[in-house]
Amino acid sequence: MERMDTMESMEPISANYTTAYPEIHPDNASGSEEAALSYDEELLHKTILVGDSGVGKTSLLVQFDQGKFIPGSFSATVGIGFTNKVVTVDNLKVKLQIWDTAGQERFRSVTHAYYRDAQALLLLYDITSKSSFDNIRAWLTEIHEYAQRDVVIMLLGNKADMANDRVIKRDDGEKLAREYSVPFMETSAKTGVNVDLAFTAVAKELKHRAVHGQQPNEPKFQIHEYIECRKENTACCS
Ligand SMILES: Nc1nc2c(ncn2[C@@H]2O[C@H](COP(=O)(O)OP(=O)(O)OP(=O)(O)O)[C@@H](O)[C@H]2O)c(=O)[nH]1
Repeated sequence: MERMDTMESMEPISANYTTAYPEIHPDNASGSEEAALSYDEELLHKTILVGDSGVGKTSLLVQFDQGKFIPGSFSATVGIGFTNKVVTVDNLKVKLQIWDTAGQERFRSVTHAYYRDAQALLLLYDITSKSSFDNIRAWLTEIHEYAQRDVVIMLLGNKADMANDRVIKRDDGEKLAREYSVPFMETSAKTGVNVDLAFTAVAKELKHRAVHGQQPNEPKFQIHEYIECRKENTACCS
Protein backbone atom coordinates (compact mmCIF):
# COMPACT_ATOMS: atom_id res chain seq x y z
CA MET A 1 0.00 0.00 0.00
CA GLU A 2 1.33 3.37 -0.92
CA ARG A 3 1.83 5.55 2.06
CA MET A 4 1.96 9.32 1.95
CA ASP A 5 3.98 10.97 4.61
CA THR A 6 1.98 14.13 4.71
CA MET A 7 1.45 15.73 8.06
CA GLU A 8 -1.65 17.67 8.83
CA SER A 9 -1.84 19.05 12.29
CA MET A 10 -2.15 21.99 14.52
CA GLU A 11 1.08 23.46 15.77
CA PRO A 12 2.96 22.50 17.78
CA ILE A 13 3.19 18.79 17.20
CA SER A 14 5.49 16.15 18.50
CA ALA A 15 6.20 13.42 16.00
CA ASN A 16 5.95 12.85 12.28
CA TYR A 17 3.63 9.88 12.35
CA THR A 18 0.69 11.17 10.38
CA THR A 19 -0.29 9.36 7.21
CA ALA A 20 -3.02 10.11 4.74
CA TYR A 21 -5.80 7.58 5.19
CA PRO A 22 -4.09 4.22 5.05
CA GLU A 23 -6.76 1.55 5.20
CA ILE A 24 -7.36 -1.44 7.40
CA HIS A 25 -10.07 -4.03 6.86
CA PRO A 26 -11.04 -5.50 10.19
CA ASP A 27 -14.38 -6.81 8.96
CA ASN A 28 -14.67 -8.98 5.92
CA ALA A 29 -18.39 -9.41 6.36
CA SER A 30 -20.06 -8.93 3.03
CA GLY A 31 -23.63 -8.24 2.11
CA SER A 32 -24.34 -6.32 5.28
CA GLU A 33 -27.78 -4.77 5.33
CA GLU A 34 -26.28 -1.61 6.68
CA ALA A 35 -24.13 -1.17 3.60
CA ALA A 36 -27.29 -0.56 1.64
CA LEU A 37 -28.13 2.45 3.80
CA SER A 38 -26.65 5.76 2.95
CA TYR A 39 -23.35 6.67 4.50
CA ASP A 40 -21.11 9.52 3.43
CA GLU A 41 -17.62 8.08 3.15
CA GLU A 42 -16.22 11.60 3.13
CA LEU A 43 -17.42 12.08 6.70
CA LEU A 44 -14.58 12.61 9.14
CA HIS A 45 -15.03 11.22 12.61
CA LYS A 46 -12.95 13.05 15.14
CA THR A 47 -11.53 10.80 17.82
CA ILE A 48 -9.26 11.97 20.63
CA LEU A 49 -6.77 10.08 22.75
CA VAL A 50 -6.55 11.38 26.31
CA GLY A 51 -4.99 10.33 29.59
CA ASP A 52 -2.00 11.11 31.80
CA SER A 53 1.41 11.74 30.33
CA GLY A 54 3.26 8.49 29.62
CA VAL A 55 0.26 6.12 29.52
CA GLY A 56 1.01 5.34 25.87
CA LYS A 57 -1.34 7.47 23.75
CA THR A 58 1.22 8.19 21.04
CA SER A 59 2.45 4.59 21.10
CA LEU A 60 -1.10 3.25 20.77
CA LEU A 61 -1.73 5.46 17.78
CA VAL A 62 1.55 4.49 16.12
CA GLN A 63 0.77 0.81 16.69
CA PHE A 64 -2.68 1.26 15.11
CA ASP A 65 -1.37 3.38 12.25
CA GLN A 66 1.88 1.63 11.44
CA GLY A 67 1.70 -1.68 13.29
CA LYS A 68 4.91 -1.03 15.14
CA PHE A 69 6.23 -0.14 18.56
CA ILE A 70 9.49 1.65 19.07
CA PRO A 71 10.36 1.32 22.76
CA GLY A 72 11.31 4.49 24.57
CA SER A 73 11.37 6.41 21.32
CA PHE A 74 8.80 9.04 22.14
CA SER A 75 9.29 12.22 23.96
CA ALA A 76 6.24 13.68 25.64
CA THR A 77 3.73 15.04 23.16
CA VAL A 78 3.72 18.80 22.91
CA GLY A 79 0.29 20.23 22.18
CA ILE A 80 -1.78 18.14 19.81
CA GLY A 81 -1.55 16.50 16.39
CA PHE A 82 -3.63 14.14 14.32
CA THR A 83 -3.44 11.05 12.18
CA ASN A 84 -5.99 10.08 9.54
CA LYS A 85 -7.00 6.49 9.16
CA VAL A 86 -9.68 4.67 7.21
CA VAL A 87 -11.29 1.66 8.84
CA THR A 88 -13.51 -0.51 6.67
CA VAL A 89 -16.50 -1.78 8.59
CA ASP A 90 -19.48 -3.56 7.05
CA ASN A 91 -18.07 -2.75 3.59
CA LEU A 92 -18.08 0.96 4.32
CA LYS A 93 -15.09 3.21 4.69
CA VAL A 94 -15.08 5.05 7.97
CA LYS A 95 -12.61 7.91 8.17
CA LEU A 96 -11.20 8.45 11.61
CA GLN A 97 -9.25 11.58 12.37
CA ILE A 98 -7.40 10.58 15.50
CA TRP A 99 -6.03 13.34 17.66
CA ASP A 100 -3.13 12.60 19.98
CA THR A 101 -3.07 15.00 22.90
CA ALA A 102 -0.37 15.88 25.40
CA GLY A 103 -1.05 14.34 28.79
CA GLN A 104 0.92 16.94 30.66
CA GLU A 105 -1.09 19.31 32.79
CA ARG A 106 0.43 22.41 31.21
CA PHE A 107 -1.21 21.60 27.86
CA ARG A 108 -4.64 20.94 29.32
CA SER A 109 -6.22 24.23 28.27
CA VAL A 110 -5.09 23.61 24.68
CA THR A 111 -6.57 20.14 24.53
CA HIS A 112 -9.88 21.11 26.15
CA ALA A 113 -10.65 23.21 23.11
CA TYR A 114 -10.59 20.07 20.95
CA TYR A 115 -13.01 18.06 23.07
CA ARG A 116 -16.06 19.95 21.84
CA ASP A 117 -15.94 18.59 18.27
CA ALA A 118 -14.88 15.10 19.29
CA GLN A 119 -17.22 12.26 18.46
CA ALA A 120 -15.16 9.71 20.35
CA LEU A 121 -12.64 9.76 23.17
CA LEU A 122 -10.26 6.96 24.02
CA LEU A 123 -9.28 7.44 27.65
CA LEU A 124 -6.11 5.62 28.65
CA TYR A 125 -4.45 4.69 31.89
CA ASP A 126 -1.32 2.62 32.40
CA ILE A 127 -1.85 -0.66 34.28
CA THR A 128 1.57 -0.14 35.92
CA SER A 129 0.71 3.34 37.23
CA LYS A 130 -1.77 3.76 40.06
CA SER A 131 -1.84 7.52 39.68
CA SER A 132 -2.80 7.28 36.01
CA PHE A 133 -5.71 5.03 37.04
CA ASP A 134 -6.73 7.26 39.97
CA ASN A 135 -6.79 10.23 37.62
CA ILE A 136 -9.36 8.61 35.32
CA ARG A 137 -12.22 10.05 37.37
CA ALA A 138 -10.79 13.53 36.95
CA TRP A 139 -10.43 12.93 33.20
CA LEU A 140 -14.05 11.81 33.00
CA THR A 141 -15.14 14.93 34.87
CA GLU A 142 -13.25 17.05 32.35
CA ILE A 143 -14.69 15.11 29.46
CA HIS A 144 -18.21 15.61 30.75
CA GLU A 145 -17.51 19.29 31.18
CA TYR A 146 -15.98 20.00 27.76
CA ALA A 147 -17.09 17.26 25.35
CA GLN A 148 -20.46 16.71 23.68
CA ARG A 149 -22.95 14.88 25.82
CA ASP A 150 -23.23 11.91 23.44
CA VAL A 151 -19.49 11.49 22.81
CA VAL A 152 -18.41 7.84 22.57
CA ILE A 153 -16.03 7.12 25.44
CA MET A 154 -13.86 4.03 25.76
CA LEU A 155 -11.62 3.26 28.72
CA LEU A 156 -8.33 1.51 27.91
CA GLY A 157 -5.87 0.01 30.39
CA ASN A 158 -2.66 0.15 28.37
CA LYS A 159 0.73 -1.61 28.78
CA ALA A 160 -1.01 -4.95 29.37
CA ASP A 161 2.22 -6.66 28.31
CA MET A 162 3.94 -5.49 31.51
CA ALA A 163 2.50 -8.25 33.69
CA ASN A 164 5.31 -8.11 36.26
CA ASP A 165 4.82 -4.42 36.90
CA ARG A 166 1.04 -4.50 36.96
CA VAL A 167 -0.52 -2.58 39.87
CA ILE A 168 -4.06 -2.20 38.52
CA LYS A 169 -6.05 -5.39 38.18
CA ARG A 170 -8.15 -5.84 35.12
CA ASP A 171 -11.14 -6.20 37.43
CA ASP A 172 -10.55 -2.68 38.76
CA GLY A 173 -10.61 -1.29 35.24
CA GLU A 174 -13.79 -3.21 34.51
CA LYS A 175 -15.47 -1.95 37.68
CA LEU A 176 -14.63 1.65 36.97
CA ALA A 177 -15.87 1.31 33.40
CA ARG A 178 -19.13 -0.22 34.60
CA GLU A 179 -19.59 2.62 37.05
CA TYR A 180 -19.43 5.12 34.19
CA SER A 181 -21.16 2.83 31.67
CA VAL A 182 -18.28 2.95 29.23
CA PRO A 183 -16.75 0.05 27.32
CA PHE A 184 -13.39 -1.16 28.57
CA MET A 185 -10.49 -3.31 27.50
CA GLU A 186 -6.83 -3.68 28.21
CA THR A 187 -4.43 -2.95 25.38
CA SER A 188 -0.75 -3.11 24.65
CA ALA A 189 0.80 -0.65 22.26
CA LYS A 190 3.86 -2.91 22.42
CA THR A 191 2.33 -6.25 21.38
CA GLY A 192 -0.68 -4.72 19.62
CA VAL A 193 -3.15 -6.69 21.70
CA ASN A 194 -6.67 -5.23 21.32
CA VAL A 195 -5.35 -2.08 19.62
CA ASP A 196 -7.16 -2.54 16.28
CA LEU A 197 -10.24 -3.67 18.15
CA ALA A 198 -10.43 -0.46 20.18
CA PHE A 199 -10.41 1.73 17.08
CA THR A 200 -12.61 -0.61 15.06
CA ALA A 201 -15.27 -0.64 17.77
CA VAL A 202 -15.26 3.14 17.81
CA ALA A 203 -15.46 3.27 14.00
CA LYS A 204 -18.41 0.86 14.01
CA GLU A 205 -20.24 2.86 16.64
CA LEU A 206 -19.69 6.15 14.81
CA LYS A 207 -20.70 4.69 11.47
CA HIS A 208 -23.79 3.16 13.02
CA ARG A 209 -24.78 6.50 14.49
CA ALA A 210 -24.22 8.23 11.16
CA VAL A 211 -26.29 5.66 9.27
CA HIS A 212 -29.03 5.03 11.80
CA GLY A 213 -28.91 8.22 13.83
CA GLN A 214 -32.06 9.63 12.26
CA GLN A 215 -33.99 6.40 12.69
CA PRO A 216 -35.00 6.10 16.34
CA ASN A 217 -36.57 2.66 15.87
CA GLU A 218 -33.39 1.07 14.58
CA PRO A 219 -31.62 -1.20 17.06
CA LYS A 220 -28.48 0.37 18.50
CA PHE A 221 -25.03 -1.02 17.79
CA GLN A 222 -24.03 -2.91 20.95
CA ILE A 223 -20.46 -1.73 21.41
CA HIS A 224 -20.09 -3.52 24.76
CA GLU A 225 -21.12 -6.84 23.24
CA TYR A 226 -18.96 -6.29 20.18
CA ILE A 227 -15.92 -5.80 22.37
CA GLU A 228 -16.70 -8.58 24.84
CA CYS A 229 -16.94 -11.14 22.03
CA ARG A 230 -13.67 -10.11 20.45
CA LYS A 231 -11.24 -8.81 23.00
CA GLU A 232 -8.17 -10.84 23.81
CA ASN A 233 -7.73 -11.64 27.45
CA THR A 234 -4.85 -10.10 29.30
CA ALA A 235 -3.46 -11.13 32.67
CA CYS A 236 -5.92 -10.25 35.38
CA CYS A 237 -3.87 -10.22 38.55
CA SER A 238 -1.14 -8.07 39.94
N1 LIG B 1 5.80 -2.00 27.58
C1 LIG B 1 5.03 -1.02 27.06
N2 LIG B 1 5.48 0.23 26.98
C2 LIG B 1 4.67 1.19 26.46
C3 LIG B 1 3.37 0.89 25.98
N3 LIG B 1 2.82 2.03 25.52
C4 LIG B 1 3.73 2.98 25.68
N4 LIG B 1 4.85 2.50 26.26
C5 LIG B 1 6.04 3.25 26.63
O1 LIG B 1 5.64 4.25 27.57
C6 LIG B 1 6.34 5.47 27.33
C7 LIG B 1 5.36 6.61 27.10
O2 LIG B 1 4.64 6.34 25.91
P1 LIG B 1 3.98 7.50 25.04
O3 LIG B 1 3.27 6.83 23.91
O4 LIG B 1 4.95 8.56 24.71
O5 LIG B 1 2.94 8.09 26.11
P2 LIG B 1 1.91 9.33 25.94
O6 LIG B 1 0.68 8.96 26.67
O7 LIG B 1 1.75 9.68 24.51
O8 LIG B 1 2.65 10.49 26.73
P3 LIG B 1 2.44 12.11 26.58
O9 LIG B 1 2.75 12.44 25.17
O10 LIG B 1 3.41 12.73 27.53
O11 LIG B 1 1.02 12.42 26.96
C8 LIG B 1 7.26 5.23 26.13
O12 LIG B 1 8.56 4.90 26.61
C9 LIG B 1 6.65 4.03 25.45
O13 LIG B 1 7.60 3.24 24.76
C10 LIG B 1 2.91 -0.48 26.07
O14 LIG B 1 1.79 -0.85 25.71
N5 LIG B 1 3.79 -1.38 26.62
